[in-house]
Amino acid sequence: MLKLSEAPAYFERYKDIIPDFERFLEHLKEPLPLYFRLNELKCPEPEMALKGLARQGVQTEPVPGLPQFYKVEPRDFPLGNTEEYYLGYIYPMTISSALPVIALEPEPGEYILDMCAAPGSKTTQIAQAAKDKAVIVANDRRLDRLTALVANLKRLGVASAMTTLYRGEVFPFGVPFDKVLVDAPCSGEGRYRQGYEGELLYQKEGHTNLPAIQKGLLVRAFDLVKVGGVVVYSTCTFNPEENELVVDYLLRKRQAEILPCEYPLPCHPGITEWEGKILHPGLANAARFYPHETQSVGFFVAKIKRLM
Ligand SMILES: C[S@@+](CC[C@H](N)C(=O)[O-])C[C@H]1O[C@@H](n2cnc3c(N)ncnc32)[C@H](O)[C@@H]1O
Repeated sequence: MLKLSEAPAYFERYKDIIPDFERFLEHLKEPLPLYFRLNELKCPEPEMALKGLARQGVQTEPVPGLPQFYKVEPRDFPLGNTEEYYLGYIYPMTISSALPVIALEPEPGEYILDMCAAPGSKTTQIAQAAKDKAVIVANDRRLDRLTALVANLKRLGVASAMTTLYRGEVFPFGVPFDKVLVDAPCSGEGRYRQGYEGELLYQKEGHTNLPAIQKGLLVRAFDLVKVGGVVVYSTCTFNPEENELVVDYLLRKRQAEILPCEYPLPCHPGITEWEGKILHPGLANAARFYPHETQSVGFFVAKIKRLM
């Protein structure tokens, strides 16, 4: 567990890659703003939900560049207790969490695998983007989390998703998917900030080999997507060993390229060198997002095209 006072020492190894490092450290002391995504599958008229929330004293402000997202004041308002939440009109989620699905660009009619899907913020965002007309397989290895995912699909009125319970590394389907999202289990460093102490899952002593798990998931995802299809790999950590080095591993094993992508939040290119190791130059097309620049959680996103 990391105390706030230990953060400067913990994040020191990133001081050359995190821009404006001192401001980053200061920003960790600020609590995370509260946002929600408006779910058009259940709530065709945004005004209906926004007026309902306003009656309960909630101020909402649209997020520029992210059409269905709203910032909420006060930031500690219990959105989960509202009728709007219960009816599936809103899904509380942070704005950087929207980025992997923006990279995925889901379309109606596509076969899409969400390999690490629970509790479903991105599955439900995929369904919404594809107007509930894609075929979505939402997978997770944990039954308790899959239960929450099923409840969220029901609450948000998603009819286009089925759920499966597999370790992603051995996901069995023989049908090639058009797109696969790997929102990988990770050390969660990007979520660290005041009020979230203890949320760092990263085991400095190396009890859990997250990069090994992440490499297994990404390679399997790549083999499940059709030639010309797309895999989006994302994490909420700054750690290059869980980000660029995982994608670098894939690029050396398979015929793939990283596609450039436009995002509505400020970002930086993926790194192409880490601790003396030269990485694939295409990693510059991946994107790094930092909390002090996005007012959100730190994220890494790579959009990968299968070439052969
Ligand atoms: C970052 S969370 C996913 C969040 C989810 N995509 C969302 O937007 O709500 C990572 C998920 O990966 C699942 N997971 C961990 N190891 C896995 C594995 N080997 N195969 C499939 N899922 C796994 C965890 O249970 C967890 O739900």
